[in-house]
Amino acid sequence: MLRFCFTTLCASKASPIPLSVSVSKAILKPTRLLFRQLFEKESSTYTYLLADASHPERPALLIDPVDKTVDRDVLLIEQLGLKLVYALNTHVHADHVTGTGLLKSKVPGVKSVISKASGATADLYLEPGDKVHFGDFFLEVRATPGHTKGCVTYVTGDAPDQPQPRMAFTGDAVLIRGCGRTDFQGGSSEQLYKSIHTQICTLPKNTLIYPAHDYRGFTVSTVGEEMEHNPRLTKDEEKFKNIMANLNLPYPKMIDIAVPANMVCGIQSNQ
Ligand SMILES: N[C@@H](CCC(=O)N[C@@H](CSS)C(=O)NCC(=O)O)C(=O)O
Ligand SMILES: [Fe+2]
Repeated sequence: MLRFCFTTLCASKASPIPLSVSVSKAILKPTRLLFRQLFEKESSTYTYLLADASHPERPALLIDPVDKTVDRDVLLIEQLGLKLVYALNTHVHADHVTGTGLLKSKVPGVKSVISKASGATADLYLEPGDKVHFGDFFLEVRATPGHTKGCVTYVTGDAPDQPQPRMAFTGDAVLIRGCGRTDFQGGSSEQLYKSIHTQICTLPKNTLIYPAHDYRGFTVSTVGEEMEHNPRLTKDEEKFKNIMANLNLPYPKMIDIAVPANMVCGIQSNQ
């Protein structure tokens, strides 16, 4: 299992912290997760900013930045006095160009990050079980293929000094009261059903769900709420596959531009 540290990338196993140390650390040093949910209206995409605001270097990461809103995000990061370390994608998006390449050109030292299974080019490649550290916090990587073959969900750490409730950044695997389509980019309704039920529904019910898109004005849900009210998650596998086979959605307008660009994290070549 790889452990990604915010200053250096160390490919070592995370050493287990004795419970007593973790607990006393949590009591003595209240770590502060800075969190912002940002929106890009043309593609209805959410970008998430997370940072350890208690750490002297205030390390930060962005999940699913969009090229069109990179300047807004960079300004916000500057205003909040944060040091952007990672620009992560949940998957190779089909409806907008990722901002990770532009961020690399505008903010020195930023590393682009995507799953190895995506097949895309980036600075760092993630595999299931990897941890992305920023200050005292970390995100765990869960493989949630089905919308695309390389989709991952990033979940805040499962440890006493990590934020509670946990937060799951589900990309397009689970949307609020919906889920990602499965009709292109190596999509598979069978795989998505399995991903959702084994990797997301097994999280604590109070885990907050933050998707990559919303088309109806929702901002956040929970695992428990989606298991009860999401019309696709409440169905058995056969019914789910039938729903997904009959969505009849038009292809995203930008698919022919976005997918090739996102396979190289936006504009990767000269950075
Ligand atoms: N209208 C948008 C594209 C809408 C779309 O297809 N959304 C995707 C996620 S972006 S790959 C999806 O999975 N939707 C599922 C659903 O049930 O709506 C555009 O043309 O950009
Ligand atoms: Fe997508």
